[in-house]
Amino acid sequence: MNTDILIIGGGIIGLACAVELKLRGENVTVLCRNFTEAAGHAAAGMLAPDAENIAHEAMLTLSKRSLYLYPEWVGKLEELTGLNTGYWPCGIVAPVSQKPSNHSQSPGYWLDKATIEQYQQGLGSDIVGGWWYAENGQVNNQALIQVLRSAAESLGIEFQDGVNVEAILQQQSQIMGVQTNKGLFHAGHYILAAGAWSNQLLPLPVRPCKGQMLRLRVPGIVQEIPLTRVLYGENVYIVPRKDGSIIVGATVEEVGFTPNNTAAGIQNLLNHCTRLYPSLADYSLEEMWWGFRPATPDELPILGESYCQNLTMATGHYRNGVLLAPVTAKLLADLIVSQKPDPLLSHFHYSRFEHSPVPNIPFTHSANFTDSKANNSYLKFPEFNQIDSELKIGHKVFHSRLMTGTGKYRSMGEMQASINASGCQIVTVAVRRVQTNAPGHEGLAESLDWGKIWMLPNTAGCQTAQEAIRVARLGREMAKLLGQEDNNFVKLEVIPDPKYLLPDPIGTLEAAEQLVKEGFAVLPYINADPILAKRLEEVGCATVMPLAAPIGSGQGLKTSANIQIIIENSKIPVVVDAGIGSPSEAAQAMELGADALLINSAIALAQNAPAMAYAMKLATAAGRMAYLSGRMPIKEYASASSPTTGTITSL
Ligand SMILES: Cc1cc2nc3c(=O)[nH]c(=O)nc-3n(C[C@H](O)[C@H](O)[C@H](O)COP(=O)(O)OP(=O)(O)OC[C@H]3O[C@@H](n4cnc5c(N)ncnc54)[C@H](O)[C@@H]3O)c2cc1C
Ligand SMILES: CC(=O)[C@@H](O)[C@H](O)COP(=O)(O)O
Repeated sequence: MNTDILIIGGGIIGLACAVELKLRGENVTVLCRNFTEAAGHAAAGMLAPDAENIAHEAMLTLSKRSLYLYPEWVGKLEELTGLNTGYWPCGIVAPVSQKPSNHSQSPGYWLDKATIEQYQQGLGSDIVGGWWYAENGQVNNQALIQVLRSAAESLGIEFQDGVNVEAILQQQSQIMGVQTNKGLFHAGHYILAAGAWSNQLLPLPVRPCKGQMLRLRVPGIVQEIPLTRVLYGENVYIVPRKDGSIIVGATVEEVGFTPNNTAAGIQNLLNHCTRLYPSLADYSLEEMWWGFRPATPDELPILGESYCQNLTMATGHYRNGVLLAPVTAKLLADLIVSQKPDPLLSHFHYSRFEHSPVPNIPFTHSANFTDSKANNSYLKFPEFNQIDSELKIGHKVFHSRLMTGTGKYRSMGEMQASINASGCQIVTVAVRRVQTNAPGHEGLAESLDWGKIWMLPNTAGCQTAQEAIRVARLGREMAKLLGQEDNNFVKLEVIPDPKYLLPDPIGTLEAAEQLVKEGFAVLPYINADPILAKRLEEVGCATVMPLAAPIGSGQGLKTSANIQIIIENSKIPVVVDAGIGSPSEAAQAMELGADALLINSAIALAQNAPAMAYAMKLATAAGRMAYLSGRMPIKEYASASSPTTGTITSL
């Protein structure tokens, strides 16, 4: 799909940019993984550059400019949509419980105890005075984000919710496209506005900072809303809306993307807000929620140019993204459409983090799956070998997309060298064979470094569901004994047929259901049957592992049509297992869109097993990269590679 400007992220920032760019004549598409998860819904909507005590000069200028843009900006949006944003320049009172020593530093007006009571009756008894910020105010951010989305839709902006950008494809300082769960998208220009999740796409030092919030309601018997100004306390803020609801926020928690409200978080908010304004204790508690602020190390946003000519940054707005939306949209539209970079942008350039380590946060994709000299330096934008996301199976994340086995090698040394050369991080081990010290498996458990390699115990040799369940439990114990306490993986094989080694679909489903209930991450080996694959996904399997051809046959990708259907429909990783005979077949399976491969015989039985392991590693990576890059369409006729216009004709 082609569009002029493609925006990754449909929160307040992505939408504000989309609307501004569209109004300046650009064709805009917004891709959003999940509209409801945007921090824009979770915020309090304070427009508070003064109350927030912003010390950084450029940030204060940016915030003030945005605040002054607000009335006209929301006016335009309201006119476009006929909807109300709840913009309310109500002023902010910031009560304090200790008198400050120096009044001249503050941008606000000092109110003594008697005066602050006139501004706001009913404050807690420990309040000794406070500041009045007449120019600060609020917007109903939940209304605003909906208004922005309606405005975008009424202007003809394509807003695609449920589209997850999985990788940004880059070539020589140009973004070539984005890989998503709905295919490839291309545009002339791209904007990264993925909020707290930006670090999953590019190695930016943006991390989530969780905030919990709650809503109270003024009792019906109270005639007039008792609060008409935002109260910005020392540990809590109280934001009254015109409809009688009262927003209370917010915790500031460094817990990664841990979801949900907690008893401690809500208790903290309730304690502080009832201390600041005691009558709130009688108000009804209507709702609680949480969100993730996109935080940066210096708490300033990342705006403007990037390392790629056609990628603009609009992320890291931390506590002030609602406030900064209009100015972000304006400055970035000036930059992209009119090529007029505002000098202010230089303070928010990505390069200030050149030497900052990228935060290691839960669910981060470091975008590197090869053994290349991965460098976490922020400036190193992903090159070809770094555009992929990691492979996530169950609770584990892997860089390598090739899994191998341990059987059929001529010696233990050859096996060790091959596993090493394959770069794999997952090795499957037949529990029964190890337990019985079957030929070729003596001392196997001790021969690999299980500190580096994740064991995938398999139930090879089991003919029924019951046997497989029993062996899976043994496998879990085996992994524990080898130091992998949290290893709950099992490669489920239920194979009653000794000639073709084809798995029993009914027994596999039955065993999978039981093992999932027991807390296993189940990776079932199956025939390439799309319906079975779906059923296994529905019962909670961690992957599906359809066969390319019978185990050990080396026949190659015989089941590609069905594997393609499985890939198309699967929400869990699809690992093509068994029958791959050569690197070209491995690449072919990855080009189809498989998430990973399991290859054993083709490596172990090659004349030079370690060299073949290395070839398989390269083929797996090449196939994956080709898949991410988008193959050219096949054409019926030739089409000249060099331009056909401007050729010299003979007179
Ligand atoms: C509790 C709380 C209170 C706050 N209070 C205020 C306040 O009073 N005033 C203020 O100015 N600011 C406030 N903020 C901050 C403000 O909400 C944020 O700075 C702002 O919403 C960030 O906007 P954004 O568009 O960058 O990110 P978000 O609003 O988080 O939107 C990002 C969007 O990108 C999508 N996305 C992410 N990754 C991908 C991907 N790979 N592919 C496709 N889509 C993707 C997400 O699904 C999401 O919808 C608060 C924030 C919180 C959490
Ligand atoms: C080791 C293992 O689990 C094999 O059963 C797997 O199915 C790989 O098959 P190939 O040996 O054909 O690669």
